[in-house]
Amino acid sequence: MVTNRTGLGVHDVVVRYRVSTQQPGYTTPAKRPLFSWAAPKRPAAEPGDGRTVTAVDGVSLDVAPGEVVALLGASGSGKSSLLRAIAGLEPLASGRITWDGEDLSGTPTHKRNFGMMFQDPALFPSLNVGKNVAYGLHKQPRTRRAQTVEKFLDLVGLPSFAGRKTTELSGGQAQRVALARSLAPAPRLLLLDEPLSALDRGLREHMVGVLSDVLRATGTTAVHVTHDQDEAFALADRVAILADGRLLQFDTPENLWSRPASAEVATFLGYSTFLTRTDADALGLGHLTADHVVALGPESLTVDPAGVQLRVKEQKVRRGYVQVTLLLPSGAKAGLRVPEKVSAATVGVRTDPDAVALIG
Ligand SMILES: Nc1ncnc2c1ncn2[C@@H]1O[C@H](COP(=O)(O)OP(=O)(O)OP(=O)(O)O)[C@@H](O)[C@H]1O
Repeated sequence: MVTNRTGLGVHDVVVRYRVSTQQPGYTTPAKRPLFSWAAPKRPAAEPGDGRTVTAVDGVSLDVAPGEVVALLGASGSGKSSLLRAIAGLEPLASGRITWDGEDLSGTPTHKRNFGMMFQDPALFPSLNVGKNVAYGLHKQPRTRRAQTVEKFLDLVGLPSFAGRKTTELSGGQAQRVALARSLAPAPRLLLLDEPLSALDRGLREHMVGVLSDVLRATGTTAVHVTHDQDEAFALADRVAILADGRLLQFDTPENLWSRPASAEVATFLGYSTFLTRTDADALGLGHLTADHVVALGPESLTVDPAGVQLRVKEQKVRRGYVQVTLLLPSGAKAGLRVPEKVSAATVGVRTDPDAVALIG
């Protein structure tokens, strides 16, 4: 049998909002501070006039069946707007959303068979844990429903919680119940909007593992919105990086890290030093600059007493390491991580060609 399962398609999607100049936060041109002179001029707007914000600007991507894709970007980059457009919660100014090639424009949100999970677990407080998980299973016969609830509570690591009140759960447990509830009806796509961002760091790292295991175990196709790079890289098969509504790059975590498509992507990922030819030559990377811009990341340099000697500019103690700032021959700064503060004025370093980014 020939199957035609292509999963989710996002084709040239544009999402625009009409915003009123009366909204808090909007500053009319006359009131803008002087230093904003370089910003593009907007036409003067009277209170009550409408203007539009383009939140998603011609984004195209695909999510294959069983694939987990992360939408990663800074606040305001358009991640949630794109997710809401996929869900059918935001109208498209242009473009198309498809599932297995079929246009979903005529399919309302509740008929798309997409599950959603948000930062707020939004459990029903009047229902116990089991009934929350059973919420989308009304079409299943009672005995099967109980088995499904048990199976998904098991999967999220809460096997004996069905009878518990939702008000007695910790934040992490509540998110696990929300995950079980959104997966139990077997949605063809799960949309996750920063579901872990309200949890503290330790719990968030743990929950990334839980989420990853559960999505893989159930073969769930998912789109996960986050502004946390570690979370995106740990969870996703491919990551879409957004800025100002535009898709900057859509690739595997490995490719994004080693071959960012632009300096903008490299900077976003934490590459801070873009080598001049002189600096690249000094570090033994000159041959790479013929075809690429070479960028150093946080771990591109390692200590090697026999390597090139660089002057120490400053040192800062971080969680579990010391961040040393070194000066390259051109005077540009480069970072080095060491376990303890260095006492000498210079450090010998070596560069691992596999640990630098090649741009372009
Ligand atoms: N309902 C709305 N009305 C007007 N403008 C909106 C609305 N929702 C979002 N925007 C604007 O659209 C742009 C993208 O917002 P969006 O919430 O999609 O970004 P985001 O990347 O999800 O941000 P965050 O990580 O802060 O949630 C922003 O400029 C935002 O101010």
